[in-house]
Amino acid sequence: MVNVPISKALNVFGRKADELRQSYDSTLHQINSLRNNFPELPALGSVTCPILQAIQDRIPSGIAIFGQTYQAKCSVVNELFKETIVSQETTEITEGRMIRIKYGFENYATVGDSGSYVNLEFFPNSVESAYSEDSNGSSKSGLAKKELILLPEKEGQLSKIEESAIEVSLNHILLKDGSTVMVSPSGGSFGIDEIVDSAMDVCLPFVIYAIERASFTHRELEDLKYLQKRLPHSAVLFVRSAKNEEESELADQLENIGYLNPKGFTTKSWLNRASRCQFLPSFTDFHVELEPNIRRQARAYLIQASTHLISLLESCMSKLLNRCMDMSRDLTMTPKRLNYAEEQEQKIFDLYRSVTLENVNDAIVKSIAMVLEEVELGKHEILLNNWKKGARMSNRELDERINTVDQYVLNQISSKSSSIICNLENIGDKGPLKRSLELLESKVEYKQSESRPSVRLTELLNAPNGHTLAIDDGLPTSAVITRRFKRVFQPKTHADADNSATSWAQTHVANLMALLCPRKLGTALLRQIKNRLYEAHENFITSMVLLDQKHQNRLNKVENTKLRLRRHVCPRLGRLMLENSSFRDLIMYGMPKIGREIGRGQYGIVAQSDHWGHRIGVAVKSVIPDGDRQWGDLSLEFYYTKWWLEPHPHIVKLYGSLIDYDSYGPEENSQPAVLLIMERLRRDLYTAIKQGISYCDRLQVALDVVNGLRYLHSRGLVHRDIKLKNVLLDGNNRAKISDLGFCKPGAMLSGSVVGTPIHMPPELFKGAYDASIDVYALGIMLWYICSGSTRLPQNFERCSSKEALWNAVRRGARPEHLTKFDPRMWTLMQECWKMEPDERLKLGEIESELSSILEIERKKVSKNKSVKLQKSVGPGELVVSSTPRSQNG
Ligand SMILES: Nc1ncnc2c1ncn2[C@@H]1O[C@H](COP(=O)(O)OP(=O)(O)OP(=O)(O)O)[C@@H](O)[C@H]1O
Repeated sequence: MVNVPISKALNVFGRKADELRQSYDSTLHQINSLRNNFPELPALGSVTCPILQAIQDRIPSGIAIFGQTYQAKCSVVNELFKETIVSQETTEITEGRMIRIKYGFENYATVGDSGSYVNLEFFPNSVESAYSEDSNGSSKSGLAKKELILLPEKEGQLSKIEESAIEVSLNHILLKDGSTVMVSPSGGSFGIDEIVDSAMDVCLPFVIYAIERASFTHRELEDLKYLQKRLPHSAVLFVRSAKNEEESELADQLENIGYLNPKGFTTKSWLNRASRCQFLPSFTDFHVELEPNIRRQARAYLIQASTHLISLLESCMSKLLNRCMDMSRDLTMTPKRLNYAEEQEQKIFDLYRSVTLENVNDAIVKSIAMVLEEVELGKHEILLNNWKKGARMSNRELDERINTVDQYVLNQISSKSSSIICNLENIGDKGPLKRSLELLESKVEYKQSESRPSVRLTELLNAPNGHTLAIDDGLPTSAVITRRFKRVFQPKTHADADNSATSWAQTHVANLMALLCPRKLGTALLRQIKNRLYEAHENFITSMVLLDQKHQNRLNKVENTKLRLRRHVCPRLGRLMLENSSFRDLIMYGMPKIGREIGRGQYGIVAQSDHWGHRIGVAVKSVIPDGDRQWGDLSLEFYYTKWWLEPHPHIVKLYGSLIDYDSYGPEENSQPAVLLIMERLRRDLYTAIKQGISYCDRLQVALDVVNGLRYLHSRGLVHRDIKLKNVLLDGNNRAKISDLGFCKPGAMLSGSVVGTPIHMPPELFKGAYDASIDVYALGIMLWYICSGSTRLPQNFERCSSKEALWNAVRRGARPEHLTKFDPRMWTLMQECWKMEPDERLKLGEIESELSSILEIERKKVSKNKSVKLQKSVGPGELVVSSTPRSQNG
């Protein structure tokens, strides 16, 4: 039987690669369908793993033969097929063609550029004969020397690898599954990069390197370095094709270029696990060693490709989860921002509205005095056109000048009064309101004709400013009549004697000011201010209604997208992640040997295993998900624990996962089991309390749990099932939170009622809750920790059913006070299980209170110990050693 194991190894790789390709296709399909709505997802072209690419392009695996000489490579081919496929007279060939051997029904070869066709007359181990022991048909001749030699290049024309290659069709078992065998060309002008490119076009190569000489040339070493760079996870099988005793230099040279590390090989046959390289001193063990070698290389390829796929999925998942959290923030913050904007605007409006006539009068009186003083001091330059000293003015010109000065003065009074009024009403910093409005507006689209609240707000803020007062607004009726009379009956021309423009204006301003009536001016100004104020306020309200509507529509879409993410997208990607991760873990570490059962929960059985991969003593939780929903939940539990969270000292570590398809039962709807491999702890807190654990240790456990919870919450997750059995203790009674089965990002909480009855807070039944449900559950756990017993609180025990318990809890029933409780701990637990979630303590506060209580307890314990020791030893006696014993509470 020839080459069947090698063929099998290639076949297994092919099947695994198919699995991976399907996963990759599903992943790409998912991402493609999501990219429109989630442009932050990685662009599909960003997958840069050549192995994954080759697998996706359905490029079959193959064997690529490189080597020092053409003859050495040809010997490997013949040895591989156990037939003389290439003639033995290749010794002097320095310029040899690339040979590509593929499966075909007939045995023949075509030579690209020479166009020759060679009928191979031998009968190698054809598919049919491969399985029969008497398949010893021998070749009559192989490819002859003349066919193998590269034609000399035509002047100025470089020959192409493919064009000069020999394509061989062989009816051989080794090639049956589409595999290819490729022999690299020798000599010619081909670079190693070109050769590898061309090999990878037809196959994902497992590399064999044929050695003939006792050392590598510089060029050969460079080529080997390139191979290592191009196929970093590939392994190379070095085989010596001719007998040669000196070999130490080869090993040293390979070690120098990083192919081998100094340990792990003998001079006869070195196998180096670190770099997955092997050296065979002759063809004796070639067939025996080739098969495991191919398996090793195949494993490396699959690990590399699946790692890429996992990291692609991981990046999608984390982006989508972050998006989900952003959406959640958006959904809660936007209505708050809209309210805030409305309230703040109303405040400003109310403040301006409360301006009274008295306020305005005061402002006007002050402004008149200021203007008068400034004019007298010459601070104002009133521009009077064509003023010539001593020149004659027409009456029209005089009227124009009077009007100019009047209007100028009134404008000054108006603007000064406005700023006095604005200062009068302290409306505070308008920055946050403006920014909030701008943020709200930036999230929706506006047509040009639609009005924005931020613009309306500016109008409102400017309501007291920029009003125009007319002269009739400020003069008493008698003064108006006198002025008109004077103008009508004055002589038609007017000589402006000796006055300069400024002194004329000053005199005129003084006369005008004497006549102005502040109250009348104030009434006119206040009317204008209020008119504009009401108008701006109305406009603001209308623009807010529009903004509100726009956000309502937007938030509806956000809610739908979030729902889609929570219900479909994340569970689906999570499942792909779980499957791929399990695929890789299986290749890397295999199935664990399941030992004794150590625990059983509602969903899974936990058993111990002595080791898995390089980890000693692990716990294996096996769950058979029932339906898509449970698959989704389990996948997300896996994702949060393994990928979303960093390793934390107070959260149980998840090492990996496996999907056990063999657990399929005979029933039609049976499902595979998912195995979650975790660090193994000694016992859970329930058992520890039953077995007896000191009060100090129990307080330390509580502190550890708070610490773990703080981390979970800081990563946006809510545990939802904090209870004694989900807290695991190590050999030193330090605690870790386990079972993240109900754990969810706060942003994805749907309001479903989950958890363990006595730890469920009242708001859980309303369907709207947040991370503070963990604080409530912690409060109940603190009760057990302080009671030092696993007995139900009497107040709960009285309830005849789950429903009765929940009704009691909703009415305010909580665990009873026990006399042994430290008053501070009793207060602490009460603060945790308060009815109103907002009133419950924050984890940071709980942590500092617990630390302080624990410190005091520790001091008490050490004081008691030293008193006991002194009593037992007696004064003056020497204490040699004391073994601390655990104090059972
Ligand atoms: N890593 C571990 N090391 C040691 N024991 C463990 C480990 N994980 C779980 N156990 C034990 O197995 C029990 C059940 O495990 P777990 O709570 O994870 O299962 P479950 O089906 O999710 O339970 P639940 O009913 O709480 O949902 C635990 O109470 C604990 O005693």
